[in-house]
Amino acid sequence: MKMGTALIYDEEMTKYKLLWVDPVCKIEVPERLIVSYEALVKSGLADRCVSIPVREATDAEILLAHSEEYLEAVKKTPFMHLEELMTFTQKYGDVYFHPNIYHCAKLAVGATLQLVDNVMTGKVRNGMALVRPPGHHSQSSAANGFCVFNNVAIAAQYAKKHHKAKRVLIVDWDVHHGQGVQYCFEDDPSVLYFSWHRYEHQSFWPNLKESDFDSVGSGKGAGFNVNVPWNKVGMGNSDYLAVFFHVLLPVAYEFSPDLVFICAGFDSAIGDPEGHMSATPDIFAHLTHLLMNLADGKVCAVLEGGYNLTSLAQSVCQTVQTLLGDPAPRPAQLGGACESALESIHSARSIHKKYWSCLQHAAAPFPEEPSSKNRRPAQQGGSQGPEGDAGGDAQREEEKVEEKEEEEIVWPEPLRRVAPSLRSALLLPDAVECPDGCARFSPAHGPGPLERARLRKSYLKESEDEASVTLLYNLTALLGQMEKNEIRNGLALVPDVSMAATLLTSASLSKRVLLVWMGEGPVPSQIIEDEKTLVVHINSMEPHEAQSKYYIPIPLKKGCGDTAGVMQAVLGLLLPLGYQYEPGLVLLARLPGYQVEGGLWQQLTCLLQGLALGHTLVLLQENETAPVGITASCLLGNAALSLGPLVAPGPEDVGSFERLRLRLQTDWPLLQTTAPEKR
Ligand SMILES: NCCCNCCCCCS
Ligand SMILES: [Zn+2]
Repeated sequence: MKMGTALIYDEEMTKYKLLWVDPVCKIEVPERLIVSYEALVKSGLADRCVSIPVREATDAEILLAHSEEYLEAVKKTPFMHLEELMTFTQKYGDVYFHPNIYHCAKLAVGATLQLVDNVMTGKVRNGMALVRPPGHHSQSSAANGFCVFNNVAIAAQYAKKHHKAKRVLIVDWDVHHGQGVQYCFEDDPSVLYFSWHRYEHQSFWPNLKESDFDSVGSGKGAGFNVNVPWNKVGMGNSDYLAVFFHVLLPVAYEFSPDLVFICAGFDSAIGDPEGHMSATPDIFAHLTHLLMNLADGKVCAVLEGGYNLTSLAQSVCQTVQTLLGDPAPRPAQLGGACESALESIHSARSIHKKYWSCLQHAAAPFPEEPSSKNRRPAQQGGSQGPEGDAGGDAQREEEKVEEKEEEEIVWPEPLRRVAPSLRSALLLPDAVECPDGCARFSPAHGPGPLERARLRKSYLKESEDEASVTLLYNLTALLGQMEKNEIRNGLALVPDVSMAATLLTSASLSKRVLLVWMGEGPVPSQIIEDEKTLVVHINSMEPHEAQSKYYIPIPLKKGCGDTAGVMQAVLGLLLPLGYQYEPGLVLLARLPGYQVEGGLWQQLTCLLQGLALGHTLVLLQENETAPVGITASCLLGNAALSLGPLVAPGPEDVGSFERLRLRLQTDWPLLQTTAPEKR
């Protein structure tokens, strides 16, 4: 599987700036690129990337998304003097021209196309283009919002035309609506455009009705435009993750793109003068991670906005570090989405219910009460945990800050994300070959007699041979090295998965262990009773025992082999639970006889690595060596195989999901998808 992350940047794109007074445009400065690139160099990340040179886009490439008259008009700007540039600029909104901006705009497009070429031909797995001017606001015949040519829209057309891409996903996490991209693919079912954006009931720029959640695309493109408007400022990490888990990811997996673009604007990060949001830079590490198992990992991140030079640089580094495969950071205390975000999530899910089978259980669209549109939702109570108050507290905070105006918003610098020297250690019987890239685990020293006796007494029947004792000891040794961050993740082939899981959950030093139990066998009661272990059990059995807060069986009629069902469970239940629980260790136990298609097992193994700093320990049944290779590939950081378009999950499963979600969301608010009063 291809590895390698491309970084495309050229300082030529810093060589244009605002030449007159314009309070709207003054934030779009060359320093945006300079501080971002310097941060990548200083952190050592730039050196770990494959540096790809930029090039100028050709006319033909620019015409993939722009009219000839617009291109011809822009071509004249290098020869204009100041007054002519100002007059030319007046024709468009919230943008400025400069004698060198046409050159830079061609380089920004060319850089993006270079990224696409290298990803689509497999020279690298993914990458980032650090470009300006940005692109997502520019339209066929108009510059807008600091944008001249629509870098990502052109690149998506280019990927379809020159690389035979069939389905392209564009995730626009910039805080502004990329209306230019929406217009370009309005009726195109081969390009799924997702955007969240500050909206405030159309009172925020660009103040468009078509930025609301009910713009779903038109004609054959209906359903392939997903807008999530933020109707309040102060949205935080929980709000962003909730939108990914409950809106974007289910639809993206059903769509199954063969290429993913990120309109990577970082004005959605805390401290930004435009966004006024509260999400911290490390959240972009998780958002990137959650997209990296789509399209066999082919992800092209392209810089859009981002106007706070500190959070911009930090967020760019968080994104690139994840593209490089480094362990995800520990997410800040997550609560549930705030009430306003839940309303937006609910609106987007219900309007798209008829286009996406993964949303079929979303509640029906509410009849439009005339007042509801401009009714500002009441400040929600403090019921949703610290982050869950984002809309409330931050809103109040926001007003306070606005009064003081000058108060500088500060946030903690993201923690260093240290990759252990050894990535994947496998505990395998000697007869089983160790896949390339992994290390066969052997402990520094064997168990002493006391250790043997203790293990035998606690976990083995007298009859068990010495080999079993050694295996148990080696398991605890492997766990120990993981929890000391000397090893990132591991896999063990064991004679008895239940016993191994029991040993590991009790031996773990982590305050919280997430155990994902895949298959039909019962979870040992000792584990269920263990308060520090959250067990999520995906199986085909009917929900029988009364679930505790820490034992969550997810029944699938067709069992664990049901790709659509399992992905629904993973995206809409397991991951929100896992992120909220914030475990120090993730155990993934595959029970004997668990028949599952390789890609699905890989998706699970990869997605779970976003938790617990990547400390994932996979337990497989000794005599089932088939999954060793595909599991090891994912533990090494390769992307999971694409699943292909997903079919609808079984209707009976959908019902039990919703009942489960409704029952659990009081304890686990990140499971919420609708605002309280609407339940
Ligand atoms: N009152 C007008 C504000 C216009 N702000 C334009 C922001 C463009 C961001 C591009 S990512
Ligand atoms: Zn923006």
